Amino acid sequence: MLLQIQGIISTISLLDLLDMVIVAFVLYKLYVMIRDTRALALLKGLIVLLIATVISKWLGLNVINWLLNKTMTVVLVALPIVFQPELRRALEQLGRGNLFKKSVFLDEQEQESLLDELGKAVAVLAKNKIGALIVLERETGLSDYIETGIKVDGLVSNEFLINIFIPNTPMHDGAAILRGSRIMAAGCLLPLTEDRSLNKELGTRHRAAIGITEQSDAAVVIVSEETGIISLARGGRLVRDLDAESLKEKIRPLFTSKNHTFGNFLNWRQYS
Ligand SMILES: Nc1ncnc2c1ncn2[C@@H]1O[C@H](COP(=O)(O)OP(=O)(O)OP(=O)(O)O)[C@@H](O)[C@H]1O
Repeated sequence: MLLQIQGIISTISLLDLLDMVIVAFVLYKLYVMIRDTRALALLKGLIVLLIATVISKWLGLNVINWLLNKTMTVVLVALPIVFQPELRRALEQLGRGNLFKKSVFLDEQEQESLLDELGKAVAVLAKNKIGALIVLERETGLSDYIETGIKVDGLVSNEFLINIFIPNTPMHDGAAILRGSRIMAAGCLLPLTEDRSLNKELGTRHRAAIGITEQSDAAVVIVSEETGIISLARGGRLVRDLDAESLKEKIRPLFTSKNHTFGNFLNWRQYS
């Protein structure tokens, strides 16, 4: 056995190693891209189906195996349709060369300061029932959405954020998009979710927040103008009735370098 392993190792050339590193890198990038999206749940389902197919063949359960094989074929054909947003995003990133861009990430102090400013702003906005939609960009680039708004590119502060959403000011309508500790743009237009199962009380502000999190790994903070309720959208889901502190607790893990050291190192968006 040991000799066999030694034999295999001795046949591995430098080129094979390079080959394996590239494949591992691409697979890792794919995982990062679909992590925290609904695509990951679909992928897990697919793996379960694959394992069931192998086991049924191994046990000689012919009818089940035939059914699973047919299901696999249908699923494989449906896959590009279901994964269409993720595939589009991957190809876009590849086209823009973002896949290999040098990156920077926020250190812990910058993260805490960002959370503090965000928390303070949201508390004031909620208390005064000022509607707000704040998108926190993560690894998926949101440049297309930034372009729909008014470019700002300023350091985040609670005063700045509050000012953006003061009613009847030019930028209050739409979403503010944050990249790292900078506000990139305000008044941005986001895609609305088509989820019909959502609470009918939720209007377009909340639907836009959920919509962008279905198409990216962004986290979105919403303050309701009607009720002052603070919510957080992520991965197509909405968590409601938060306060500034619980909001910060929910957001912190999404941005800590401990949680995403490798991902951040490779992916965190460049300030541009
Ligand atoms: N596609 C969109 N992209 C960005 N912002 C949007 C979008 N659609 C609506 N909004 C914002 O939401 C506001 C309208 O919110 P609406 O009252 O319909 O939603 P809501 O979810 O009920 O929110 P609220 O609880 O604050 O009333 C708009 O004035 C605009 O600022």
